Amino acid sequence: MGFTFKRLSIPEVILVEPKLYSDSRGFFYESFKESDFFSNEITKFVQDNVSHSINGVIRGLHYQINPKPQAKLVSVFNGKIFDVAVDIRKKSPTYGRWVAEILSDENHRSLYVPEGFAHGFCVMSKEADVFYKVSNEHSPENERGIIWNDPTLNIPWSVKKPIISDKDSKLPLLEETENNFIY
Ligand SMILES: Cc1cn([C@H]2C[C@H](O)[C@@H](COP(=O)(O)OP(=O)(O)O[C@H]3O[C@H](C)C(=O)[C@H](O)[C@H]3O)O2)c(=O)[nH]c1=O
Repeated sequence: MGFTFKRLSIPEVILVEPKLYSDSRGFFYESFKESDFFSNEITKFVQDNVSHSINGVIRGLHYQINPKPQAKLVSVFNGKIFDVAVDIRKKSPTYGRWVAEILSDENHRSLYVPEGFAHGFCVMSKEADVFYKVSNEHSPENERGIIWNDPTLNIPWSVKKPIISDKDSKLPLLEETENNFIY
């Protein structure tokens, strides 16, 4: 098996560690393999995304509601991010709780964020190139979000002056959002 999967304190969120092959040229690792990923729990990924961000950027907290929810497999190929997943499934015992991991081009880790979670990250390095697979295609009409600094979430972004999109600066609090994730 080329990967190790570590379930976090919200067990549906999984930290993925690849097997790295280093030699005098550099390194190689498999970043994804359907047959290895969570056996029957893998959601089929249908789209790949790339975003480039400078230091201090916060993107998120974003999600898509049913019928186009998105599970995400988030990886960083340049730089370092603080990557956050928030449980927004109404009847979940961990509703409103979040988990976070540092993903970087040094630790080569990926974070699996299931459907029913909001996702966001901040850039800790000079810049960051984030690559992520999603389990449903982009659906603007089903896009929703939560404001990055929601006091009930109290996420320690550790960014002094965050660089946020105009759209993200207007996102609602979790308590103001409506979503159709039950479990
Ligand atoms: C997400 C997406 C966006 N776009 C277009 C729409 C906008 O014209 C432009 C930038 O979109 P946005 O500002 O929503 O990009 P991010 O702020 O990086 O959004 C992402 O950031 C957080 C971290 C996420 O988890 C989501 O995957 C995603 O919402 O790309 C597309 O054409 N396809 C897409 O799948």
